[in-house]
Amino acid sequence: MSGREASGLGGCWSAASIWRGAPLLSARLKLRLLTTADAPRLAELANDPEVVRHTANIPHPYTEADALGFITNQDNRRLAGLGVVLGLERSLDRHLIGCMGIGLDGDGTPELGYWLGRAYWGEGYGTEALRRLCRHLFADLGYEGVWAAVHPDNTGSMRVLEKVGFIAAGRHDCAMPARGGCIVDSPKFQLTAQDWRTHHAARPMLLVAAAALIDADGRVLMASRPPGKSMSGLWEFPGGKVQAGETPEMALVRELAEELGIDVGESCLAAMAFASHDYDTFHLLMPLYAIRQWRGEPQAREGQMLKWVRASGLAALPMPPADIPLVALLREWL
Ligand SMILES: Nc1nc2c([nH]c(=O)n2[C@@H]2O[C@H](COP(=O)(O)OP(=O)(O)OP(=O)(O)O)[C@@H](O)[C@H]2O)c(=O)[nH]1
Repeated sequence: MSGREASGLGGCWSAASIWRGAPLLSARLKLRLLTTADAPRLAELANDPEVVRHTANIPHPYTEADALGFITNQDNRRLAGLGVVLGLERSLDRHLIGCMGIGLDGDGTPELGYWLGRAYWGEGYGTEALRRLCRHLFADLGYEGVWAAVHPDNTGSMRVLEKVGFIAAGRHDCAMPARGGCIVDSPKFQLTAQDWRTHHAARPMLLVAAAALIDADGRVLMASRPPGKSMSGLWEFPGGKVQAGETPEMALVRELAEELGIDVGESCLAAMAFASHDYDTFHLLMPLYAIRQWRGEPQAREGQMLKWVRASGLAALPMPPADIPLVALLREWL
């Protein structure tokens, strides 16, 4: 009997599922179920003619009562196995910025739908959320394909689908109950599990060495990712990519000198933990070293902000998703 059969408990063997309410984390977003507490924010975002003009079911104007009805209805559909809608929450400020979901009303192949508040267009959030959702649909839930029909004027949405690897797959007559009941002949796009696997398998592995610098008061130094970089504003451990010919230790000593202006001896690095995290465009392998001795005062040399944080304050900091499991391990060292 294998360990899996012997346990009989599911546990880590059963993939988290959006159908059961598990959230999905991407680099900058948390894709999570909506609750009735989201109704005011949802109404604020969706009560915008520019946002809803290409959607089939969102009326204009759109009120808080509409949002409450939508959230309750979607929860019932999820419990009935008909579809799941996820709110897109930005990790940096925990603001809801839009919605993305699937419906199984047709032949059982998930149909995709999404929209973003206007203030969040053009920043790659739709692509990021869609990549994360597709990975869940194929890698965790075992669907064989997913499709979407897009209003012919909605070029932004078509671009998002194409960036994630969807390809044109004919036309679809879209009923638009909230747009006067018209039927719109719309381009249809699809992505198969096989195409997604090929695409996903080609992503690079990135080796990054990172440091938990711990001071005499048991605080750890966190750095904010500078504006203009990926995941900007999130708090991370100082460090960086291991370059060709370097060991992780050499890379970290170099990075700490460049980023913080401090001098660390390789013998002062204590391997503490590692993150192995599947971002949608690369796989991150990141050893984390505890460091209690260094020369010099850390300075922000690359436009980042620095902050010494106590164990109790770490969990509240918005971090890249790869770092979240490291926080619990780090607390043992502080
Ligand atoms: N240094 C560091 N990088 C992290 C952490 N967590 C995490 O996901 N990363 C990711 O690992 C990569 C670090 O590479 P880097 O620090 O040399 O690269 P970079 O800022 O120039 O990033 P970029 O190439 O994404 O703009 C980034 O993609 C970053 O998002 C962390 O705690 N520390």
